[in-house]
Amino acid sequence: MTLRTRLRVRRRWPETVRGIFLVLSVLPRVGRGRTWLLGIGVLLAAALPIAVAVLMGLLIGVIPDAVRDGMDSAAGDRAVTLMCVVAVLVVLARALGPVLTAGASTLGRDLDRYLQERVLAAVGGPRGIAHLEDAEVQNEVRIVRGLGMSAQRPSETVEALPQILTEWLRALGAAAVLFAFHWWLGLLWLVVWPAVVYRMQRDYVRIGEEGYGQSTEFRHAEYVRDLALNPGPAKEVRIWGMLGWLTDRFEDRWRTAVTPLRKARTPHLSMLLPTGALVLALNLASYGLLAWAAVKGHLELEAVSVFVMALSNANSYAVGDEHFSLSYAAITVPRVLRLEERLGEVADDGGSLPVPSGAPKEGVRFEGVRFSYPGADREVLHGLDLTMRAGQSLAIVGENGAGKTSLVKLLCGLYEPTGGRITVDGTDLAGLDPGQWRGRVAALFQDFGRYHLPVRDNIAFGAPGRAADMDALRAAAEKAGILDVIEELPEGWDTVLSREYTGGVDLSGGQWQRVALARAMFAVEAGARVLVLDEPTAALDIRAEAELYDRFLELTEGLTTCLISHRFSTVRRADRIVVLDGGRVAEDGTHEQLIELDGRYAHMFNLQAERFRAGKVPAGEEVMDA
Ligand SMILES: Nc1ncnc2c1ncn2[C@@H]1O[C@H](COP(=O)(O)OP(=O)(O)OP(=O)(O)O)[C@@H](O)[C@H]1O
Repeated sequence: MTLRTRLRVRRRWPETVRGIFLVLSVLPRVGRGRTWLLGIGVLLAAALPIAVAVLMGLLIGVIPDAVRDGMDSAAGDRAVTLMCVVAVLVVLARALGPVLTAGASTLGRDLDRYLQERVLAAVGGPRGIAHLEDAEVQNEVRIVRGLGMSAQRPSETVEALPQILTEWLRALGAAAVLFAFHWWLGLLWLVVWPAVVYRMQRDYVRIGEEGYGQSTEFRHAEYVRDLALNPGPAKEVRIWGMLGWLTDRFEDRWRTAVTPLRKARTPHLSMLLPTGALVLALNLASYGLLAWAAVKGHLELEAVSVFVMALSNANSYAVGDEHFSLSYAAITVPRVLRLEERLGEVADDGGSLPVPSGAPKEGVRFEGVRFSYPGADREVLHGLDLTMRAGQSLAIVGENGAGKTSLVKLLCGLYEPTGGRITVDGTDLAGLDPGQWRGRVAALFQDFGRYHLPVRDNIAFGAPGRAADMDALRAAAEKAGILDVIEELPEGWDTVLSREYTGGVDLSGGQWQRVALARAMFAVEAGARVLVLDEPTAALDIRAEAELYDRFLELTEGLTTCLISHRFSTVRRADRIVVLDGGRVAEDGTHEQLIELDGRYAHMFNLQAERFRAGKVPAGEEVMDA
């Protein structure tokens, strides 16, 4: 039975029990041998004090005979043996404590890591990125993002487990010993304390759930706080004097989030008082009965001693922080697995057909494609028909918000059409293996990633499997016009692209864009056949843009290229141009054909050309455009 199935099977179980059960199910995957050792250690730690109690009783019973007959007698021998065994067991019990704590602590840390890896795998599972824009998934992701942090550590569950289990087993064992005194008293001890502890545990879980219920508020608070903390938005935060506003907003959101938590944490006197009274009454009755039996001579001295120790052990349930730690198991672990299950269902939707080598050989077709973003009412594409011929470059133009970037996101498989289909050489893209298709597409998006990692990694991410291929990395950097800059960096290819790290450097906006282009070019070196360039020159200076477009044909040679740009000097170099309007293709043709058509494209082109002629743009662009 898989863990997921077990999760479903146990769904009807109380939250606390289910959480602990799940932690115990997961632990062997983290470290089978260590889990077994921990289990044996817990059993030993529970059994040793009970054994000591019984042996002490026997010792007390034998001492009068030993005193009377002398230490050389059989009774004397027995007393010495018992004393030695008790001494060894006491030392063992003391030594076992720190060993268990250390073992549980390392196993717990490994559990934190293991769960985080499962979350990473789950979030990376679905073929697209729609799930990452789902507010509910983000709420869950925020919770699991805290895994391993000081505030949220399932490892604390594992650290607490040996102590709690030991205490439980010891208390249950002691209650079993009390059966020998009065069976009904033993039964009462077996039932009352566990019921009390379980009730407390339910409260802890309720408080934890209340906290996680505030995920959206906490996310807002953290977002606003990070705006003030991160260097990215720091410029605008200073220039607009936003700090006061951010602090006020952070405080407001934080208060909104924690107020219900504070209320939930207030102990319920209605629960505490009867619980305390019940435990007190049980203790008074038990000790009273024992004293009565001893005074009346119904029990031998050794039996009284054993029962007194048993009563003391039967009270040994921890009611401190360890039990609060258990709620981490009850709350976080099921959430991780639920997130995994939820995203696993999305991930299962992907196709499995291999992408033929060299594809696309004929082209990629959008056939009546409709698309709206998850949760959005408005449709971005309304039955779009478009053919991208293999080996050709296609430029897409249109007004802001026309749907150009959305179209290429569909092409990259980051979202799925809500209607119609996209085919690659006639095969539905939805049926193709998503991993293989991604390997066939290289993309430079407007909002490309700026990774605070060595420049080598920043480029190698285009094809991580070929990260060691230095020749291909250099060739990609050369094509993107960034090789000289990289070779002059203080640590060369190993220079971290962030001043937040010692020895790191930051690049200019245009240099960053070239690094991102190099990443796409590296993917091409590794076998990508479709190249998406979404505003690839937005951050480049005039000379750099001119250089890049002089090499456009060389860069895109043999590739199926999709270029989005608002710069018509750039667009006109494409083999074909389409104008997107109202979620459909409004015009389609070469630059010359569209100028002749005298439609939208011609209008937009002439508008920009007039601005050049009127000198409303820097002189260099005019030169470039000529
Ligand atoms: N992740 C998203 N979730 C919901 N709506 C989105 C998302 N991304 C874009 N949109 C919406 O989809 C529409 C088309 O956006 P898109 O980015 O495709 O336009 P575009 O033609 O590339 O615009 P621009 O020229 O400004 O880059 C816009 O109305 C935008 O608000």
